[in-house]
Amino acid sequence: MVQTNSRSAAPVPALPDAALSADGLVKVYRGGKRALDGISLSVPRGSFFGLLGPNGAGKSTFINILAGLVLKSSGTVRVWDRDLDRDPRGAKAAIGVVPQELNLDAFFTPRELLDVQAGMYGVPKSERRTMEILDIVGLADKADSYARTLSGGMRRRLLVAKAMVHNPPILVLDEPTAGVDIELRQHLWEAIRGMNEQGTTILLTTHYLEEAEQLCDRIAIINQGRLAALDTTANLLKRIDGKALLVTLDRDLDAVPTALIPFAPELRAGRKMVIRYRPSAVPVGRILDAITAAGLSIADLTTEETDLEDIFLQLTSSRSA
Ligand SMILES: Nc1ncnc2c1ncn2[C@@H]1O[C@H](COP(=O)(O)OP(=O)(O)OP(=O)(O)O)[C@@H](O)[C@H]1O
Repeated sequence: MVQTNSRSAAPVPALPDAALSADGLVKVYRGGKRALDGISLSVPRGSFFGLLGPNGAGKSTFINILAGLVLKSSGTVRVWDRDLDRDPRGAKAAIGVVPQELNLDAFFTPRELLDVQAGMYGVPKSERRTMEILDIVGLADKADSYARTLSGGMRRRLLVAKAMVHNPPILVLDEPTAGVDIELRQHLWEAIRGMNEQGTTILLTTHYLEEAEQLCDRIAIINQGRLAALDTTANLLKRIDGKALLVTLDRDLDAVPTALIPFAPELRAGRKMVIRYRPSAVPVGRILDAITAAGLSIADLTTEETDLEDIFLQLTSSRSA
């Protein structure tokens, strides 16, 4: 699709609505492992998109196909509106991939590494933004230190910088914070959030569900090579109609009182009882009345909302697989 710029009348390519899209994507590895079993999804331009799933779900396979590191078996992939089969170079130019492993040449400095990478992507010297990029990831003061002297978190940020040298509109991060301590994780996220605010589409896989819940505006959950859920983070969190009521009682219980059996409470040490319920079906007042009817007094009471972890477990447990 081409729009016309009214002032210069030069054609300006319209920005795609979807930064990335996959349709019926299948990957069968040699030996027969079906790592992706027909994934169709679309990552809106400008989004902060989380790709979640248990170990072996197919996340890295998906990302590596996008990055041109693994060949798909069938299906189509479009990166920034470029078909991966018809225009692999165009697709590659639109994407920056931060790999899982810290594969940096220890005897280069960050400045040298970015220059080499820019050369590989054919970025002319006049258009290189080496120092600007190092500044974005908070490594400007380390521009001339050898990579081997950098901490794990700094190396991770250097990999992000490396993925940005050709100024791709899409940044893909595979488990970027694995093994990075909390403070450095915060630094990394600040840098990536900043890039997203400037318009870069972010696709990330992470094992930290809390991190995904805080950062991502959309989430896809894959399980055994199939899409188990795809929605905005807010909708996903709304999806499970479930709460837990944590009650501390005034005395110990050996058995669940008859009046409470319909609510299937779980008795815990310390006079605690947990009742899981669906707010749309069971008003909390009915549970409290039943507790009183059982002759019990409540010493303390809290409720817990569902979080992404509950949803993830429900969608990826062996029962639903
Ligand atoms: N090169 C390969 N040859 C054969 N099987 C493979 C290969 N790479 C991955 N697999 C298998 O494909 C499945 C998906 O693996 P993949 O690495 O994509 O999952 P993942 O979701 O990224 O898992 P993790 O979180 O553990 O990295 C797994 O069963 C894995 O063992």
